[in-house]
Amino acid sequence: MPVSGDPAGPDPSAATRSRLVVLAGPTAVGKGTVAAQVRAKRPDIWISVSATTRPARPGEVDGVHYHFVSEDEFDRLVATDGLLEWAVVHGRHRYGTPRAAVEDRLDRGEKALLEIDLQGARQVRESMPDALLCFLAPPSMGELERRLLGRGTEDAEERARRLRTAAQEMAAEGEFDVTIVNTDVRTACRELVALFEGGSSRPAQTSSHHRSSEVP
Ligand SMILES: Nc1ncnc2c1ncn2[C@@H]1O[C@H](COP(=O)(O)OP(=O)(O)OP(=O)(O)O)[C@@H](O)[C@H]1O
Ligand SMILES: Nc1nc2c(ncn2[C@@H]2O[C@H](COP(=O)(O)O)[C@@H](O)[C@H]2O)c(=O)[nH]1
Repeated sequence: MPVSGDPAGPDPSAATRSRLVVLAGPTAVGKGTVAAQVRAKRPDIWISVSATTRPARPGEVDGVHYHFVSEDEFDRLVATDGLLEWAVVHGRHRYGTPRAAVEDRLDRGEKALLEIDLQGARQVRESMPDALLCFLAPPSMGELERRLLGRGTEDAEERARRLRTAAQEMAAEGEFDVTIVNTDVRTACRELVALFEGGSSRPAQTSSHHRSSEVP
């Protein structure tokens, strides 16, 4: 499974390492939908492909949506420090961000986005304190439940499990630098893209906490 960085090496013309943007938020808030919109609208923004031990859903393509790996392969990635962060999500499967690909993109000064869970975002905060953490929030908990049900990819037991995790995740919003409320996908996408426009050098600090209407 090719989860390493680009063998071409860093682009010497890229003067500064860029700042990683991390998108996290509760289940079914629309992280994947917003990330897909970013992918469609802004091919210059690279989105990490995670490794996971979860089986592929119908329509998911290995290497595109995820690197679908065995438990042994995931163990190997962890043991070789090949993951920037990883977590057991919703108490079931393991998910992690291949480290080398992210480091390559940042070294080249490229725009790089991770779409991960809260545990992973906290690990990135520890290992890359200058990363910009963005919390994607639902307009309401009722709407979150409707989206989870409407997606139709989880059975009742799994939906209940995910909603329990979601309640904990919602309580962590204050740990993030920025909140974007995903009422409308196009608006959320625009607000997320705007986070990359603040320059590519390492900022001194971003600790302010915005709701979506205040996002720069
Ligand atoms: N702004 C929106 N308005 C209405 N529906 C939305 C919006 N954003 C996403 N959705 C819908 O909500 C459902 C969940 O979205 P999505 O799968 O992108 O969530 P997610 O945060 O990636 O979930 P998970 O963390 O469980 O993988 C999908 O059916 C999607 O079409
Ligand atoms: N900590 C990480 N979390 C990740 C990563 N890739 C995805 N995720 C999160 O997992 C859940 C469930 O995803 P699903 O595809 O099974 O619905 C979701 O919240 C993702 O954000 C990762 O590399 N690290």
